[in-house]
Amino acid sequence: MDKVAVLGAGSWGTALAMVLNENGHDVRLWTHLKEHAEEINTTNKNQSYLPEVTLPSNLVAFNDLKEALQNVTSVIFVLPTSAIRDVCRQVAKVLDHKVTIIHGTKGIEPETLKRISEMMEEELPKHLFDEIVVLSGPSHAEEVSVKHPTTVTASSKNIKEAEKAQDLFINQYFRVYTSPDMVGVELGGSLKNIIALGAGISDGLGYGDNAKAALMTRGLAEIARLGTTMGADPLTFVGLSGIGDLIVTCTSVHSRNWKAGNLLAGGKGLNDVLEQMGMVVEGVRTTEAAYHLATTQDIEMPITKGIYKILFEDADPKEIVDQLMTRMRRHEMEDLSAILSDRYRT
Ligand SMILES: NC(=O)C1=CN([C@@H]2O[C@H](COP(=O)(O)OP(=O)(O)OC[C@H]3O[C@@H](n4cnc5c(N)ncnc54)[C@H](O)[C@@H]3O)[C@@H](O)[C@H]2O)C=CC1
Ligand SMILES: O=C(CO)COP(=O)(O)O
Repeated sequence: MDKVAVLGAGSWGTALAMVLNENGHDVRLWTHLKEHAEEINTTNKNQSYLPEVTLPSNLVAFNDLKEALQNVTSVIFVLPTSAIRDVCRQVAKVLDHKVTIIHGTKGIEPETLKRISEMMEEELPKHLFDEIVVLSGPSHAEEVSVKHPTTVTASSKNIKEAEKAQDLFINQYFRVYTSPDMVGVELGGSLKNIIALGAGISDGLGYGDNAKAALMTRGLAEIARLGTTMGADPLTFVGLSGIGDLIVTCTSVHSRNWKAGNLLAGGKGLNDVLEQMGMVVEGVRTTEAAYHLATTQDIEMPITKGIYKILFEDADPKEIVDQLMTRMRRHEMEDLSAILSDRYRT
């Protein structure tokens, strides 16, 4: 049995804490809000983020970070991208021993265009960890928390660290694979959120399954083009953290990104949509980051650029779809095989 801290008591942090609790670990679920910790400890409920679920009574929430981190062997960061740097700085001040560091966050920082593990490496002193692990894959919190079969991938520059994460989390309903392709696993999980916003928009416009399949397939080609340019193995994008997560996020009723896209297509403004959601919609900031990466690195990403225009330039979603459909004619195989060639490799 390990002593483990989960930082972030939103829907995903809570669901992962439940998996660890099920596996017999001593889990400390940290939230930056005092009243949130009190709610969890007194009611065994996380009403704002996972209202349907009753939490195990031995799953304890903490508001004091130093206390939560005392004697833990692993720390799992499950926060919005926008909170990662701040919480890493707080951890750096109070953590006094080496641990396994794992994160479950899916995003790219728009200001720096960095992945989550790169941000964490900048903020956490090197003596506190070996190599960071990312846990990513098709895994909605609402389903994991009721023990529906789920598969994810753990990846790290040091495969031994990824295997430690696999050992911590794996059980009969939560199957964990490992991969050495940290760049691909982080990017697949982040970039699929852009396409899920698009899927929500497409469904909101009343388009059908053909349109959504097209978005997902051509979206995956964009993800693989950008990912390969950034150093990922193109094969990762046909794995769990690539196409697996793309499928679940574009088609599930649980997806926050799909829901946000759907509301946007209904004519709501971005700020109103985000306020109504009440949970993080990572695809919005990731679209900003991917748009800048595609522009500066001259990578063809027409769907991402279209979604950027809808989100930030008030473009009419239907006009964007018309533009995508009337682009220059292409040879599909030529386009796809370019991803596997040297063209996009750095
Ligand atoms: N919800 C899901 O099913 C899944 C989510 N993820 C990823 O996990 C990450 C977290 O997502 P969710 O749990 O869904 O988010 P959420 O919106 O449900 O919860 C976010 C949590 O972070 C806390 N928080 C926000 N700002 C903070 C700050 N500055 N300092 C400390 N805590 C702060 C909030 O109070 C809340 O407890 C995201 O990157 C998301 O893409 C990944 C897989 C599944
Ligand atoms: O990453 C997820 C599922 O794997 C969660 O996606 P949403 O943030 O769109 O709900």
